[in-house]
Amino acid sequence: MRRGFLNREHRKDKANEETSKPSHKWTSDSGGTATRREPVAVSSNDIGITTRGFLKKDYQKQSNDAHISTPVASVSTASSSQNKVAKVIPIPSRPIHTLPTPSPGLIKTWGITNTGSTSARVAYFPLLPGLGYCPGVCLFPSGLKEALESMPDFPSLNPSFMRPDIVYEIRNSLIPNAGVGMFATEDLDVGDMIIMEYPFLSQPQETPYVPGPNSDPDMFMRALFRRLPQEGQDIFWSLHNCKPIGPSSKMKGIFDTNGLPMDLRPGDPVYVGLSKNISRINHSCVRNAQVTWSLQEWSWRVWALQPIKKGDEITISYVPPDLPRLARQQILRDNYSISSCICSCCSLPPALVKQSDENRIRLNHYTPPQWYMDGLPDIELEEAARDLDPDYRKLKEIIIESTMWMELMDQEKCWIAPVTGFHSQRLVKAWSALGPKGRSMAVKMARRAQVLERACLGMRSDGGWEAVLRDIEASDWWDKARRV
Ligand SMILES: C[S@@+](CC[C@H](N)C(=O)[O-])C[C@H]1O[C@@H](n2cnc3c(N)ncnc32)[C@H](O)[C@@H]1O
Repeated sequence: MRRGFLNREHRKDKANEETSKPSHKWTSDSGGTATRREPVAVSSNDIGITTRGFLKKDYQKQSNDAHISTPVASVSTASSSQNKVAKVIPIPSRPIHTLPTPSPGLIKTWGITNTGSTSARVAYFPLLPGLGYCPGVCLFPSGLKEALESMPDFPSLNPSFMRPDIVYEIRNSLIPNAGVGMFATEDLDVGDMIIMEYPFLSQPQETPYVPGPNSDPDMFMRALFRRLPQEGQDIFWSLHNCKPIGPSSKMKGIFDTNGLPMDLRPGDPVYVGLSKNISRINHSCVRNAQVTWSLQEWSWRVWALQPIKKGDEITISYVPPDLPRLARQQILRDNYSISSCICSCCSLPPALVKQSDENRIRLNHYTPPQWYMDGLPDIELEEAARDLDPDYRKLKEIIIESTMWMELMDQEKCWIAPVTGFHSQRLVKAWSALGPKGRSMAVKMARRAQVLERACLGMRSDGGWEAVLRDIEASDWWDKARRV
């Protein structure tokens, strides 16, 4: 039996609010309707590349079939940048190496390491203003706390990426047998921050344990728990436990059901933490939100990945979303006791599930080129821009290919960070390279790249997109296809 949950206010005013607005279209999945939505239209542009509706075609034929118009006679030579003080704004090319979305599905069961050592300590995290309800407690192997504290200004908040108002409530979910969930209390746009929250209890995914007749596998967690203020202990026990009591203690069950990953520094142990409200977000394979972790702020943020209407349930994915349905359902069953997901993707008729599985497998198998992952420049695009073919054929081919990947992710509502990063950045560059003819698409893609990157990465800064959007004619790729 799940407990009802009252949402308490724990926000404070902030100096600045995030201003960026999204350009990206997604539709909410809440309510579990089984309708298939059409791919989002991406194109309509000045140079006649028609990219809409790729997904209705056979993938094998896409690059041949996609309509490329007859030659563009000439591209306007007038560039507004010519009258400006020369200032080149780089289009962001930051490679995105890993799937950055923390989701509980990525967490395996909280394990126990037989290290023979029980050396660990509990650290208190002071409550940063506006972030929570009680100081957080965290278990650290010796040395790690000191290492984190030696980071400049750790922990500290970035006031530009906070929101003072509460735009969600916790109430009974409409998903059958899902307990409570988080719901939007106002309309949210793609890229809007929904909530920022602090782990009130965190520890390594694996804690040391010396097996023995009287030893207690939950020893560390109990020690941690005892140090929680009463309010934190009450929140802990109110969280859902999807694990059968018996092999697993209730404490461990709650931790495994609700834990969210926290990336510390490379090489540090995998950490998992509990939060009061984010731990209430239910799963959907076509999620409308994404969780990111900020080590510097010792907090998670949740971002809207689709437009979310007031009253919609906010959902995240507990599983890597680019798996086929059966694999997703298996993880949901094993880790979260979710016997069957009824999201709009899992409830499709069999033929469409097959198509969706193929799309997701395709995304799963795709990796952006190694040079991108290594942070090297896009020579291929440079060469295409430099090509003297009056039809810009090479550039158009790149645009068509990248648009196809973006459309595929739109159709599945399944954004994979490196794929999204690579193709959205590439599209901004390629359209910009076409100068005035590509301007409207370059701006559209830059807005979209900004929003998606922020939602995928939880960036503490704009990452450079705002500057590009303010003055795209001053970007390093502007009109490249004509100039060189
Ligand atoms: C992290 S908790 C989410 C909050 C939880 N609904 C509650 O009442 O506190 C995860 C648990 O919520 C339930 N749940 C989440 N998403 C679900 C879904 N799509 N279908 C069915 N149950 C779901 C499952 O019991 C799962 O083990």
